[in-house]
Amino acid sequence: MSASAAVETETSATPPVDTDVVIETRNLGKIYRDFWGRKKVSALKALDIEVKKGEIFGLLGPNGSGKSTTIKLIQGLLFPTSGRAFVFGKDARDVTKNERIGYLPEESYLYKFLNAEETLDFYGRLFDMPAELRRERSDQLIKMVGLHQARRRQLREYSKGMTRRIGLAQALINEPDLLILDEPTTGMDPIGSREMKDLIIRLRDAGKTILLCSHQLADVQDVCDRVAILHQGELRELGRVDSLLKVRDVTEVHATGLSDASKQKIADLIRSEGGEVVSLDNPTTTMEELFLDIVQDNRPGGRPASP
Ligand SMILES: Nc1ncnc2c1ncn2[C@@H]1O[C@H](COP(=O)(O)OP(=O)(O)OP(=O)(O)O)[C@@H](O)[C@H]1O
Repeated sequence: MSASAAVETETSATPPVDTDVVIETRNLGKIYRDFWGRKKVSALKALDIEVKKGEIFGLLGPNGSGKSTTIKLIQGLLFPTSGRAFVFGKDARDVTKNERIGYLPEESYLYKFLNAEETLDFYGRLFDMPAELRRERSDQLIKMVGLHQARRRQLREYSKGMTRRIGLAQALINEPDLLILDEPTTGMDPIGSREMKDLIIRLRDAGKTILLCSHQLADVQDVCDRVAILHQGELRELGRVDSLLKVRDVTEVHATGLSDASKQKIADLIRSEGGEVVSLDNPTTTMEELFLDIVQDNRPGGRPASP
C-alpha cells in the first residue's frame, strides 16, 4: 500500500467526534461486479455527506443515480468498495446501530394477511418489546398515521397510501432516533401526501433525524432542510433547500388592497430607483393548495394524531 493510500484509509477509519452528526460518509464508493469479479457498474463515487441530528436530509437523483446504493451502504446491507460510512459514530457495518434506525423501504415487504395491529405487534416482538408496551405503542402509532378505522383490516385490502402509512408506523415501532424513508409519499393522493409530509415534519420537531429519498421534488422542497443531489453516482449539489432555491437579485413584495394607480406608482418608483419591473401581478397558488382547499373539508375521518 502506498503512503497516501495508508493515510487515506486511516483518516476514513477514524469515527466522527461530533455527536451532532448522525450519518457521515467519507469518500464512500461502490462498484458492483459481475459473477467473475469484473467491474460492472460504478454506482457511487467518493460520496462525502454529513446528516446532522434533528434535520430532514433529502437524497435526490434520477433513476440509477445511486440513492438506493447509498441507503444500503448506510444501513450496512452492502459493503463499500472504497471509503466508510458511520451512523451514530459507529461503522455502518456494526449491526447494533440498527436498533436506533427505522426504515421505510420503497417496496412493501409487509405480510398481507396480517392486519395493522398484528403487523405492529409482530415487529414489536422482533425488538423484544414486552406485550403491554407493544399494545400501547401500536395503538399510538395506528392513531398517529390515521389508520384507526382500518386497524383490523388485512393489509391485502389496503390502498397504496394506507400501505405507506402502516409502513411508516412499522418503521417507528422501536422509537428510532434516525428514520430512513424511501419514497414515503408513493401512491398517495394529495391529501395523504400532505398528511405524510406534516407527519415527517412533526417527527423532526420531536427530535428525530430523517433521511428521505424521493422523486417527488415538490415533497422534498416542502419538508427537507438540506439536500444532496446525485447524478451518475456523483454528488452534484449539497446545501440548504432555501438557499439553493433562492433566486438572487430579485425582490418579492406581497401586498393587498392596492389600486391600479398605486401599482403604477410602485412600478414608477422601481424604475426611478434604477430597478426593472419583472412582473407586478397577482400571484398564483399551487395546484396542491387549490386541490386541498376544495376537498379538505369534505373528507371523511379526521386528520392523523400527533406523534
Ligand atoms: N445489485 C446490483 N448489481 C449490479 N448493478 C447494480 C446493482 N444494484 C444497483 N446497480 C446499478 O447501480 C446504479 C445505481 O443504482 P441505485 O439502485 O443505487 O440507483 P437509484 O438512484 O436508487 O435508482 P432508482 O431511483 O431507480 O431507485 C444503477 O446503474 C444500477 O443499475
